[in-house]
Amino acid sequence: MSAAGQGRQTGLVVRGHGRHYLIEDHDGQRVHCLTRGKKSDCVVGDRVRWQRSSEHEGVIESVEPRRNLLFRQDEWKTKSFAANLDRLLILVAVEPQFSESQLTRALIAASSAGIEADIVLNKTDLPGADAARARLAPYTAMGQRVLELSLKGRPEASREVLMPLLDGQATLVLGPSGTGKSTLINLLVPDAKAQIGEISQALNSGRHTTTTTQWYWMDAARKNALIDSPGFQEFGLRQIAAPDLASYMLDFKPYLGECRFHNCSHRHEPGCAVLVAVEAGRISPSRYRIYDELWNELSSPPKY
Ligand SMILES: Nc1nc2c(ncn2[C@@H]2O[C@H](COP(=O)(O)OP(=O)(O)OP(=O)(O)O)[C@@H](O)[C@H]2O)c(=O)[nH]1
Ligand SMILES: [Zn+2]
Repeated sequence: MSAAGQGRQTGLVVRGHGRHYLIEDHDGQRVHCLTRGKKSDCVVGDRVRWQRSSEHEGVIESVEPRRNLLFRQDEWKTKSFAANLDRLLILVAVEPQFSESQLTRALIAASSAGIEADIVLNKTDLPGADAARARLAPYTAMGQRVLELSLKGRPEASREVLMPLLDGQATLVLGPSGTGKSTLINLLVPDAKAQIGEISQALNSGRHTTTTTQWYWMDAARKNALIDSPGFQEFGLRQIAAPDLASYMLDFKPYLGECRFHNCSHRHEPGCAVLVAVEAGRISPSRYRIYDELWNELSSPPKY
């Protein structure tokens, strides 16, 4: 090892808080690290090179190249969820009623980042389950996997549905407030509270769990990970150019390349195969409306 590389090791970012990060080394030891300089440009899931600066602290020297990065981008800022993910679980519930626009945005962000995503419908024990299923029917029809759970009503059955998907993976769980994210984490990560406690203490960040992204190991062997991310209001997709949108939508994909114009926006052009599919009911009206809204949003200049 060169002199400059001495003492440098790789680690996994398991939590971030401003410029403060908690890094886990190969043995599972966790060390509080700062980034060099003012910029805090690493995110949970990053592999980093770091160096010990004192017994309990270290400095992050560099971030290893990422396999992927899931993020959202509004007019002003980019918000990263996590890096190097194997899977995204989008948790929705029978109640509170989910926003189809937010669901579609999450799916598009995952697709554009090259991350496999599954929809999970929770609280199927509630009377509105059939209505929720009906709202998700276009997703199932387009080949999107939709898992059904009752995390509270049937925890063991829910665990059996989830475990085969999560094995050996780093899975980010996204979902609006009240859908059962904490219930899911607590079911699959029996010592979740202890992991949060240990981390909060190390970062001296208090007991809050909802304001930062958190990496949990589901097993002692540290093979399966769940990543919990704080809730959000807006899911901006400014990272995507409007003409690319359709290529990230499973139900639009079969028709791409079939339109009369190669640069068809699928909004008003004659000979548009997407519009024909909408007319024929092969693309659902709600999905098409969301596409149209997103197109307008992504092609308008930022508001000042
Ligand atoms: N009926 C029913 N209720 C459930 C189920 N799973 C969770 N809940 C309830 O839904 C409520 C919200 O669950 P949480 O796990 O706290 O949801 P969360 O997504 O973590 O919500 P925030 O903490 O607000 O982000 C709680 O009262 C749970 O007991 C389920 O399968 N069926
Ligand atoms: Zn078209």
